[in-house]
Amino acid sequence: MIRFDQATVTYRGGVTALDHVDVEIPDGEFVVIVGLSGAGKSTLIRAVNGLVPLTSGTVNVGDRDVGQLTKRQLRALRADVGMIFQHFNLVDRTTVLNNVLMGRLNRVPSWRSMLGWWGGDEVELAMQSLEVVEIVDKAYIRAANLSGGQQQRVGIARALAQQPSVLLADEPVASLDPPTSHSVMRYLQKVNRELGITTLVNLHFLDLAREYADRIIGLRGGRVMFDGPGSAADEKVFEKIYGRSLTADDVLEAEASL
Ligand SMILES: Nc1ncnc2c1ncn2[C@@H]1O[C@H](COP(=O)(O)OP(=O)(O)OP(=O)(O)O)[C@@H](O)[C@H]1O
Repeated sequence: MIRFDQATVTYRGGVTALDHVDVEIPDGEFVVIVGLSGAGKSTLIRAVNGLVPLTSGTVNVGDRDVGQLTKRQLRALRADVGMIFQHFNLVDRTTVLNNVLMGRLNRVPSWRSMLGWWGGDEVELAMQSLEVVEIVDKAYIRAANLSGGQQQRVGIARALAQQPSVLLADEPVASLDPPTSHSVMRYLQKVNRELGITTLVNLHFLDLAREYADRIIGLRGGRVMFDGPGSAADEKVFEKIYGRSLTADDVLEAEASL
């Protein structure tokens, strides 16, 4: 379970990005976080793996109080929490397989990975991760030669190779076109359902959030404005989260209605 208890983050310069947030996320849940730009979505998910320290309050991942961990314990936590990024963050000049193996860096001795001595088990695990996102056939292709959607699937496979118990995805479809965005969301959902990995996704588009989330958390000015099932998040709820009426920019399909 992930638990935020009165979690507050005030950045240097005085912006309060999280304001006394209380949230409990049980194991295995698929949670989508929505809110306007600057609402605190990235701050919330980055607090889970200690990338952003809290100013006050606590965040716990299982029995670990993230703010109290030693450097070594923080490394162990980050090995257990996979991340997926908007811009994929792959190494373009190397193969898909090598990119996925990088997900193992926290799990194998560093001298071995530096020499590129990956054991058969590691390669097998990386291949299995590529299989989950149905892209094994690209294993020996340079990452630069893949489309955006394929690169994001490799990003998911790299996170899976960590064998995480939690996945954090920070705007994973913001650089993709609508059909590809749906495809990536479906893979994230598959990973959550089939492997039982607790998944937190930041999304800009409300129709995507409703379609894929078990639960939506709506942030505004660092505060939780809504926390409930995707099906309960109607237009009125979104207006409360956004503080204004919806526009075409808030949905993936311009013509889609909520
Ligand atoms: N390192 C930082 N230093 C100072 N202020 C920051 C920092 N990171 C974020 N902020 C501010 O904190 C607030 C919340 O930012 P955050 O990135 O969490 O929001 P967000 O909802 O993810 O927005 P976006 O969708 O634009 O990424 C914003 O006002 C932002 O400018």
